Amino acid sequence: MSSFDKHDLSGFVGKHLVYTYDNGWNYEIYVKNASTLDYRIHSGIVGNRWVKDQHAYIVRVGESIYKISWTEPTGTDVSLIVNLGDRLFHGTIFFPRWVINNPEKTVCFQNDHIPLMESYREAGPAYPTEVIDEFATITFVRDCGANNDSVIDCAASELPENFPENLK
Ligand SMILES: C=Cc1ccc(O)c(OC)c1
Repeated sequence: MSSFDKHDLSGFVGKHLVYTYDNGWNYEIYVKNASTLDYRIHSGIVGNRWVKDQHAYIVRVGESIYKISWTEPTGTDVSLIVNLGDRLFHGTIFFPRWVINNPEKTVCFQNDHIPLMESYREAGPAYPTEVIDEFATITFVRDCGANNDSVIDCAASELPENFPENLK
């Protein structure tokens, strides 16, 4: 028995979040609709990578707690918990070995290079997987509505110096 409707994602779809992992990595996500996200990586081993229209599994697991999971063309698997009420976030990233060995190969606007990423995934090595399991602090949240392609439309390196304050 729960007091919320687990099928109601209306409190989550459209959210634009910036967050910093406890290991210092800075990430940004836009929940585009109930099964799609856009994201941009500001820093970390794959800083400046950005992706639009990643298919994802998004579920509500608490009054204001959501879980997002997906697998990428690179073979990287990700599962995130977004706790909006506490501005708390937890991410688990499962990196194939080839990404850890050569992270720069994935730093691009991935949508322009999907077959290349799939060829890297196929070439491997996949194993041993590197698991990154980290808490993060949500530093910025706003509502942008669903299916808004202007939220994430360039690399982090192309953003104004005062991002994300310039959005307020
Ligand atoms: C590997 C992609 C990846 C990893 C962690 C994240 O928080 C994320 O958010 C959009 C994306």
